[in-house]
Amino acid sequence: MSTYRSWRHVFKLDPNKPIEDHVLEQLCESGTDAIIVGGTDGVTLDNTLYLLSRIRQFALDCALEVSTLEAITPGFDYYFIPSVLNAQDVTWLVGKQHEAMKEYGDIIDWDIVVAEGYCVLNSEAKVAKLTSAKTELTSEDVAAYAQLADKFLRLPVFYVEYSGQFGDMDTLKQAKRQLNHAQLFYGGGISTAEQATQAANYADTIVVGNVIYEDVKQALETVTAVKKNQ
Ligand SMILES: CC(C)=CCC/C(C)=C/CC/C(C)=C/CC/C(C)=C/CC/C(C)=C/CC/C(C)=C/CC/C(C)=C/COP(=O)(O)OP(=O)(O)O
Ligand SMILES: O=P(O)(O)OC[C@@H](O)CO
Ligand SMILES: [Mg+2]
Repeated sequence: MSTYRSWRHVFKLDPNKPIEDHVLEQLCESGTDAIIVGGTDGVTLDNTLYLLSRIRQFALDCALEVSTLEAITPGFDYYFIPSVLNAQDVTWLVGKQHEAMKEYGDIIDWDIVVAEGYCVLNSEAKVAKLTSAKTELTSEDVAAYAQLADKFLRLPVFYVEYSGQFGDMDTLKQAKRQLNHAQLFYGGGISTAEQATQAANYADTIVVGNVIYEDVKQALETVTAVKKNQ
């Protein structure tokens, strides 16, 4: 297992979406650093276990990004726990996490749990609607969330999330400037090599999701784009 801190490119696979064996093989053998398993809705223990068992045929890191308590299962290298910093519904800031502490607090292996401070910026994304995220933010607002995550909360990961839409690269750049310790994840609408290169210019780790299900060839090109500059 490599440390997640070295990841430059990851694919995010949604347990709620079917994926053919040959596509999964191409993704896992593409040279990407890891697979994150996660989605906003329709994630169950069954579809999570099914996807995990298929990914485990390949030798790469695999993390579960927890969006529901029912889908937590042993067997992942890491457990990423989102907290939506700009959620207006506190359930998604600390509510679910508090519930989880009551259930799992005493048995958690903290070495493989990674807290992510999300800043959700596409108002049309499912995650924005679910969490009632305040998405009308300036780049200064986002930079302040980055500072909050890095300096005040000391979170290991700050995640600029534009799920479904390619975001504003200047906003990403401003966020990066505030981070001394936190790893900057960027995800949202990366569907070309050029977009992958742009986002990887500022983000430590880029996350490629939906394009996998729309055009796998383009998804694979995002790996080459990031890896060729390493
Ligand atoms: C037994 C064992 C192995 C124990 C391990 C211990 C462990 C890991 C315990 C859990 C600890 C803990 C604190 C858990 C928290 C649980 C929880 C439910 C937290 C809430 C997380 C949260 C804020 C979810 C909101 C949604 C969200 C941010 C999801 C992230 C993924 C995301 C944005 C995906 C993109 O969405 P997608 O579905 O792809 O959207 P589209 O379809 O529109 O593309
Ligand atoms: O699905 P896309 O838009 O690529 O976004 C990736 C990821 O940030 C979603 O949580
Ligand atoms: Mg998605």
